[in-house]
Amino acid sequence: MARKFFVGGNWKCNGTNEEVKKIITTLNEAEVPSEDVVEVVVSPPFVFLPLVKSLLRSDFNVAAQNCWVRKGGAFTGEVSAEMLVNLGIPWVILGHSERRALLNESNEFVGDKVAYALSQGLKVIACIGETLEQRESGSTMAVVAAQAKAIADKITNWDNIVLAYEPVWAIGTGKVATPAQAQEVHAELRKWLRDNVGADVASSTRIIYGGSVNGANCKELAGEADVDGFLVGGASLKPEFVDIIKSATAKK
Ligand SMILES: O=C(CO)COP(=O)(O)O
Repeated sequence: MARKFFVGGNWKCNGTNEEVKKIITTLNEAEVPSEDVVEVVVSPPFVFLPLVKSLLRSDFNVAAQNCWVRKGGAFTGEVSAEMLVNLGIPWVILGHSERRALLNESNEFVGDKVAYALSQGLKVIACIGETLEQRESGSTMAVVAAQAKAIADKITNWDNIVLAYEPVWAIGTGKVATPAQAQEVHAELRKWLRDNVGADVASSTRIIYGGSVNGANCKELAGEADVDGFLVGGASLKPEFVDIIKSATAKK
């Protein structure tokens, strides 16, 4: 089954009203491959979601960067999946390594979040990835498999999931994984899905790469068989995000 190329822009905790409008203008004016070729999702901080949704071209979508693990209520400072649905926000990023590391989100907690968000009708970009220490000790696959398993244990339907492989050592460091490094883990993850979830899910689930992707390195990465797109941080705030979207056509 053909997997449509997916490019996500994770703006993280960045942006002012003015900057957001500027980025949207750049995106709206860009000539990019059609929706049949590439799915584009931008993820501003919560407070800018309604503004971005209202201004953004209709062939691109928006994602939140997080949501609460269960139904909303007395959880000060949180934003619930129901609220995102109510605002017409179709996607949410969950399990980003910054939240895992800085806010102590465990594999199980991320699995619960993914399951709840899906149950409410959201589509999920679920992030996994190893630290440098884990890579150097040879445990990359064990780490990402455990992260994937914590999600797989809680869900039955993978239709609305995009798996983002984001090695922590490549995030915000300028040290991008080589195409071979990315392909190796993506292929292993697809095999893990085949062995532990099912052949159909393995062949249809998009596995995207994140970590220092930019306008210069995206094409080569996109050429790898199991790299189905990108989750872009820093470069998603810049005009080169358009070049990254265009790398969809570099797919073999
Ligand atoms: O964390 C990332 C996307 O979610 C990647 O960030 P950078 O592209 O800034 O390395």
